[in-house]
Amino acid sequence: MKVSNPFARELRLRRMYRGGDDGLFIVPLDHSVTEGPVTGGRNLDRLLDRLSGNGVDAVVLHKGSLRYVAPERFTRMSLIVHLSASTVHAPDPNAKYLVASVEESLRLGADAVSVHVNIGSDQERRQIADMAAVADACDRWNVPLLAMMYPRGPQITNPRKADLVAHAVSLAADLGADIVKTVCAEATSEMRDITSLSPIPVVVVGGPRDPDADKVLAYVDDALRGGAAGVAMGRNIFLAPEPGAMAAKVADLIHPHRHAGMSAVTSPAA
Ligand SMILES: O=C(CO)COP(=O)(O)O
Ligand SMILES: N[C@@H](CC=O)C(=O)O
Repeated sequence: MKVSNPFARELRLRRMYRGGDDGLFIVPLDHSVTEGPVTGGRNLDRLLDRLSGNGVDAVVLHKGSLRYVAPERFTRMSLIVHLSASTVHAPDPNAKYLVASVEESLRLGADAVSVHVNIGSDQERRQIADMAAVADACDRWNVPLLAMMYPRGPQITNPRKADLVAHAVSLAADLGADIVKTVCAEATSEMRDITSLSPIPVVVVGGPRDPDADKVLAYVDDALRGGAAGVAMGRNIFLAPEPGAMAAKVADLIHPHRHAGMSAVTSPAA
């Protein structure tokens, strides 16, 4: 059942679905806080320019990155400001904490915000409480919330177990997220069960870089067959030799009719 959002929240959500369908292609670039510089030495603004012209619906950035990119990159893409952080050098890298607020993100031009929760981590309690507080602020300011939910922690041996993925999805919905991003369950049939029960769209992560583009595309196709609304794919896009070309291939899977309108407009017979 679709919730009835206030006008402003619905407007921001609908702007994100730029493909004219229910698909969502997000390229997260928040890795630079977690792991350090990750765009392979490429200029961030130039990378965004390539992404926006190749079917990407939204990108995830940290607040400071916005000082180094041109506003025109977001005339064809939505901006999701990421509120959570930790680094791989921390005693507990799974201990995410907030480094930005909803109000701050709105002031910076955000169309939506995202929060990261590691379910099963030692600091799970704080992360879930932080997400609940952000969800409250999103309600007050009519800002869509993307929940990044990862089963990660000392007891988590297989994060792709269906029950863990299902729990990550239901937790995000229960706390008021509009969209949830999580790992893909091991079996397509399991993923289909999870997505069919979810009241909110589920997008899946891209995961570690795979140099075999065909395998990446097969993963996306499998996730879509499992009912995922799309992907939030970072490393397999921005570390590709040609990020724009790779984005276009993924966008063609998520938005299979994305060229239809263009041919209708551009073909001389039209
Ligand atoms: O959403 C994500 C990072 O925030 C997923 O990134 P990857 O596709 O690199 O796993
Ligand atoms: N947000 C995720 C992936 C990007 O870095 C994390 O922090 O693990």
